[in-house]
Amino acid sequence: MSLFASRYLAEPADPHALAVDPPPRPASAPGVLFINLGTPDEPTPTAIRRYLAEFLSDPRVIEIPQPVWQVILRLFVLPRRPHALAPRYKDIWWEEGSPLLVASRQQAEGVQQELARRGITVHAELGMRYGNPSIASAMQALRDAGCERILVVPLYPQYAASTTATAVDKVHEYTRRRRNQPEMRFIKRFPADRGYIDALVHSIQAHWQQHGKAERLLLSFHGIPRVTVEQGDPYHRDCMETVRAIRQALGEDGARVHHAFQSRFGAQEWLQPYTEPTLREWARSGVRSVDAMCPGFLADCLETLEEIQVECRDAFIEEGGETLRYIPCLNGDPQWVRALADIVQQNLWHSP
Ligand SMILES: C=CC1=C(C)c2cc3[nH]c(cc4nc(cc5[nH]c(cc1n2)c(C)c5CCC(=O)O)C(CCC(=O)O)=C4C)c(C)c3C=C
Ligand SMILES: [Fe+2]
Ligand SMILES: [Fe+2]
Repeated sequence: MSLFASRYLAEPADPHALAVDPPPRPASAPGVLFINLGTPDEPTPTAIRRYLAEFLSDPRVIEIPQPVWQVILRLFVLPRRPHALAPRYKDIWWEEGSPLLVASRQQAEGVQQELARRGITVHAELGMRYGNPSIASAMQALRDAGCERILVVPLYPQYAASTTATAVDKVHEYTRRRRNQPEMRFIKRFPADRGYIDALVHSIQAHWQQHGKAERLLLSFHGIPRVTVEQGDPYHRDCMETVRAIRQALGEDGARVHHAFQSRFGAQEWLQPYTEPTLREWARSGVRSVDAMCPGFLADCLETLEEIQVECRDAFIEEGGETLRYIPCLNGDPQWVRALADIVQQNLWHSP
């Protein structure tokens, strides 16, 4: 390595870089970078430990001072949690891999194909905030494809610092190392987007047609620590916008809609009401049937297929409830893929 090796990443060679009268630049398709949270490579303790170590070392996710938290993480969390999670991940694993990865990929590929049908060429890539494929590898693929403009689409309808902001930070970490930076746009949130809400409502109605309507429809969102909302995270407000939009779109059946927050982690207070205690209380007070959906997750994952479909259902039945039917995430739903393509199209550059 030369003493003067560049601290910046190598750029694709431009044969006309020094030409006095260069030919016009070749047209380049915009890049679209879809980002989701990430998931272990395999449902094994080793792969889960690697994933959790990266995820839970993110100061956007755990805001306890790092020196203290790293001791707790390495002494108490990482030696135990991966073993407890491995059988649960095995239970939800699809033949093609982790549901979160498989469904996110279907969305990224589906949008590229849908836009192609509309005569719009884009280069879509998927990057995961933690694990693989990494955001850096996806950004590199967009660089290698010659994308001069990149639209970043975090696959979170509701903004949270622990999901959206950390994804944006990671993209900047990559572009900071580039000499020839692309032009960038970022989608921040879309909690009440018409196409998103219509796709959710269509899936609720299809479920009701097949199984009938339960007494209540529970919309369960991933929680975050309450203090982070008090400090300015707009996540709760975004979740409530989604709840209101679904309720309105359901008309009379909107009266069945309730919301709660799941997946509490650690000892702090999180957003309330909590999903599992809510279901237990409903069962004890005589509610017999519930439909449950997780509108904040665009792809099924451990938090939906295990926590809601299995654990929360068991808790509801244990307390005397009769049926809890889980309505799957939008995943590769063609109506949703078209709606996501609309979101992308509306945010693309209009001039070449
Ligand atoms: C959809 C939005 C999500 C928010 C907001 C969120 C915040 C958040 N999560 C944790 C801790 C964990 N989350 C875990 C899994 C997980 N979380 C999301 C999404 C959001 N998290 C998804 C899609 C997944 C599933 C990944 C999969 O592989 O299927 C986990 C790992 C599982 C476990 O150990 O229980 C943890 C831990 C915190 C602390 C947090 C906000 C501060
Ligand atoms: Fe989470
Ligand atoms: Fe969880």
